[in-house]
Amino acid sequence: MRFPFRRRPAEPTPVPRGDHPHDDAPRPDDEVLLETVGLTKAYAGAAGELPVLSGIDLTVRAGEIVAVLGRSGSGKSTLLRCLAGLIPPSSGTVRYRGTPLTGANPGTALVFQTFALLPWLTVRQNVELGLEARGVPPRKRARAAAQAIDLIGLTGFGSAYPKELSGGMRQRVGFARALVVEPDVLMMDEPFSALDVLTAENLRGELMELWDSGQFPTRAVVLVTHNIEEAVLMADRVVVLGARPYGTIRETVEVDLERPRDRDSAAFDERVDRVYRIMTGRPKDTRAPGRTDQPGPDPDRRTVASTPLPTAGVDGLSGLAETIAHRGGGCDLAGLADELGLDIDDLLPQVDALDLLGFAEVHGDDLLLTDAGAAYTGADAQDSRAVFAAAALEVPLIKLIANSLGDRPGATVRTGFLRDLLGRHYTVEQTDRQLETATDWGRYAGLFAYDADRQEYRLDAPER
Ligand SMILES: Nc1ncnc2c1ncn2[C@@H]1O[C@H](COP(=O)(O)OP(=O)(O)OP(=O)(O)O)[C@@H](O)[C@H]1O
Repeated sequence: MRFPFRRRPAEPTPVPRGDHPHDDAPRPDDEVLLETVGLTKAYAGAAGELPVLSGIDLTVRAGEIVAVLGRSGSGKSTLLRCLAGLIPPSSGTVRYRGTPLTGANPGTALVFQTFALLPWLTVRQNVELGLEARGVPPRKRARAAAQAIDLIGLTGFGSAYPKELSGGMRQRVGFARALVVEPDVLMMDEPFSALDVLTAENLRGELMELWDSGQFPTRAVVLVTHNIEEAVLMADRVVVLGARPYGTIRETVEVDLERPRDRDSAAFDERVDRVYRIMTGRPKDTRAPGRTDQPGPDPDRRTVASTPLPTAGVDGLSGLAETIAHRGGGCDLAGLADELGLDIDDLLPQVDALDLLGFAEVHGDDLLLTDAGAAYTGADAQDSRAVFAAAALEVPLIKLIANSLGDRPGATVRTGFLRDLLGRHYTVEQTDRQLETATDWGRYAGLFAYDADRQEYRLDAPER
């Protein structure tokens, strides 16, 4: 079956920045469309409000694509929902064309990761939905929907139902439905991450062609993603959110490369590496103890609040440690992710885990095994568990559980106690994930056992 995809030119002609088709439109830095000032957002946690975003000052101007990049849980979607006016900030302001939002933002439309189509409506009806909600009369609606359907490569599919379409075609409907209202700012929340690699690549390429040719019926785009290459490929600016202790703008990287961008160029690689470095950099108080090469990491300052456990099981972190050991004790992070075909979200929790345990360190773009990491990977099964146990006992949450149990047979620590404690600093979901990791690490290290029925940690394995 042949889909009516627009063909990409065989030899794309680079568009020098000064001659960009968008130069006809207001140029970046001319017209501010969206603006947040001191935006903070908190959600209810077990022990009161927990900040997820703090002090976000962000400006989106006409003519630009802004990527918001960050690890899972850093608050990217929350920021997008605040910009779209779907949720109110806890404090600070969101403005659209200078006016503070009091409800849904009239200048934005959203494309979601999971296409969110209504299965009982045809493609055309799904696309018309947004216009219907805005009170556009039927004839005008039909005309606009037909145009959006053509623009996005869905010609001939107007009367199809979503279930007849592939994932890629469904997401085209998602785009058509958002673009049909010609929003000032198109907001995309990981729009390609539910698609297979080739489909995502194709759709991304077509959208960028439309943008570069000036046919894209929006004036700016905000793209939420955790894919660094995608951000560097598409965006004029990459805003990197840090997640500790809550989402703040860690750094913004300008991507001043000609379009269409050449992924194989040294300049592209340089931007990707720079963003990798920002993503893998960490606040000093979360580093492993015992470091002498860098100032700051005072082991006494590591607390449960400042040292969240990453979502990384022993199998994964050991696998990464072995992989570095096989490469001579060090490897380039970006290259490794590429080689293993991993997304940043797949790799970084394991990197964090090795760092937290003192088994590896990030230096610039490189991940290097420490002496403790080499001892861990080099030892036999029994000894490596002992090395792991010693390192894990330096991690505050593990230490807390182990110390609470002491060496008294029959002693228990209830997860409720830990949930209360963690709930003062983390959301319920973050707390759950940390307890899962603590259980995995503690069990492997032989430090404690976990009784899931009673929801308690104990020194010995539960009796059945
Ligand atoms: N409605 C909510 N109520 C309580 N907590 C929430 C709510 N929505 C999100 N959170 C929490 O806020 C944090 C940030 O979530 P958000 O979805 O904004 O992050 P994200 O960076 O988009 O993550 P991901 O990449 O995994 O989608 C997470 O810890 C999440 O559990």
